[in-house]
Amino acid sequence: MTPTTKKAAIIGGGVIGGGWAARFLLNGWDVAVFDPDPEAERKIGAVLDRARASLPALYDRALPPEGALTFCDSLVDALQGADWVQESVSERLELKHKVYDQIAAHLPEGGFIASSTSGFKASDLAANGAPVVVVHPFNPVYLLPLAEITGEPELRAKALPVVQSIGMSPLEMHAEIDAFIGNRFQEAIWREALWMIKDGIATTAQIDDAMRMGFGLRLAQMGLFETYRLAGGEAGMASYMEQFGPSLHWPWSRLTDVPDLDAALVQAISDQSDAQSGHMTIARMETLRDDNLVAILRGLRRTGSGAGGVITAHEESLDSDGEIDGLPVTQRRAVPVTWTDYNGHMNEAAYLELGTWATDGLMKLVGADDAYVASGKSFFTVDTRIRYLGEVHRGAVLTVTTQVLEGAGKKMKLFHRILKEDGSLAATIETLMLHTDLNTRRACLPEPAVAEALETLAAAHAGRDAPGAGGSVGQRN
Ligand SMILES: CC(=O)CC(=O)SCCNC(=O)CCNC(=O)[C@H](O)C(C)(C)COP(=O)(O)OP(=O)(O)OC[C@H]1O[C@@H](n2cnc3c(N)ncnc32)[C@H](O)[C@@H]1OP(=O)(O)O
Ligand SMILES: NC(=O)C1=CN([C@@H]2O[C@H](COP(=O)(O)OP(=O)(O)OC[C@H]3O[C@@H](n4cnc5c(N)ncnc54)[C@H](OP(=O)(O)O)[C@@H]3O)[C@@H](O)[C@H]2O)C=CC1
Repeated sequence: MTPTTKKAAIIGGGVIGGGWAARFLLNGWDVAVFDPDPEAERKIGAVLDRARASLPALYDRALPPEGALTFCDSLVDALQGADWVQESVSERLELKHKVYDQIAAHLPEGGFIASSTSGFKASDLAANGAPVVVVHPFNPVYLLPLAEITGEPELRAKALPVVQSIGMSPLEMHAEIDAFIGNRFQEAIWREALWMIKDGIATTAQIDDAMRMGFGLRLAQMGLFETYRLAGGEAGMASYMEQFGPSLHWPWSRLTDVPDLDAALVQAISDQSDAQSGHMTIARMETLRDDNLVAILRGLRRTGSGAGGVITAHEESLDSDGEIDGLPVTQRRAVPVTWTDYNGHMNEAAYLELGTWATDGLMKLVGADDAYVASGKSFFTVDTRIRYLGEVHRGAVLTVTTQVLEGAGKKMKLFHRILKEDGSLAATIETLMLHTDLNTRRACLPEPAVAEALETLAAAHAGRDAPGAGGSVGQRN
């Protein structure tokens, strides 16, 4: 463990504790787990595999090197040297109190416990005097950024930056309510769904379709109020409320009523659920869920909407990339499943995409950054040759170094080397760019600062070997 590596103690390693463990580990923290369940190690291993296959794929930059995972035989061992304690034991108040009593005796000065509880108030959790703050995540913890934080203000203030540093979006709540905000909504929806089945109105499959084919797609990007604002048209929110306000008094929903979960209702729901999804294993559904979440979240990244903005902000906080063999590292990232194809490896188009990100990295390095582009100057690609040298598979971390072969006048010729984790070459990309005026759309000279930075790099890289550069298609070396 390096001196700067932080350590999280995960107390309770089930669905949620496993998700926390994965999120901390993949963000470079060491993690110690305590869970008396003899199956905990196997279960967390499965969660971690899923997290490794999905979380890095959200980012266009590699996450920090994974931390070390240990399983402890005692709670005290797990707490040793911990900078963060996340309690995720089963949702029983007396169990949580018992666990807090044990933890509190071993907390350092100023230390506290973060609880994953789905519904208990922080003040109820802290009733015996242990310093507890609610940090309520959503499953899968390693992909969904929301963490609802409630409790004493000074504990909330301590928890917030840590949660943010592992790529989550803390939602600080000042009011104390059971089940916080997210679960209050989920329960409202759940009640309506139960009534619709009990009343024979809809099946489990119809209810799921009503969400995923319709309003569910809107909620992930704009939430409720922005969505309704648009529903009001140009007249906006007030108009929406005027138009749909009266329906609140019509019997559209049965929200105040709770159906009795008698044996017949439970049987009807589980039969329908089996008919709907019984052909898939839980593990298969979890993989599907994660792949879909990655695709949706990556879509949201493009506009910065909803959870997409959290990912870009976290990515910007990750370490810059440094140098390899005297060449700047212009990209380092994991290969997402969407980059692979029917041959089971990274598709040719993805190499070009990686190359364009590396070119962007080089442009930033010489000062041709977002502000420069906004000022009306940029580089356009006019020619590219890619040599595919070694197969790459999902999850591999690729590093791109960039050599400036030419950097004078309007022209910038780059040679990207795409390296695998063992240092071998996966591909090279040689690309010619012309500096362009974005108003006239014609080639022109760069601004002096950019020209100078480019010439300096070109001079520093001059005389180095660049195997395969300058060749034609089909020429091996
Ligand atoms: C970072 C990114 O933005 C990456 C991208 O995705 S870019 C998108 C894909 N690329 C494009 O759309 C570019 C399409 N091309 C163009 O728009 C135009 O070629 C351009 C605006 C870049 C330049 O047009 P122009 O102003 O008429 O330049 P032009 O006078 O023809 O050429 C300037 C110089 O480059 C050279 N050049 C132009 N195209 C070239 C090519 N394909 N190969 C080699 N040299 C070339 C010319 O010979 C000329 O050289 P000299 O100054 O030594 O005589
Ligand atoms: N599931 C979900 O979607 C969400 C759950 N939560 C909350 O997270 C918490 C955990 O839930 P979840 O992960 O689903 O539950 P799980 O049942 O999957 O995991 C709880 C784990 O805690 C273990 N455990 C029990 N007693 C102790 C103890 N004294 N010390 C250490 N570990 C212990 C259990 O072991 P054993 O099985 O042997 O008893 C089990 O492995 C709950 O508070 C829940 O409300 C929050 C957000 C979402």
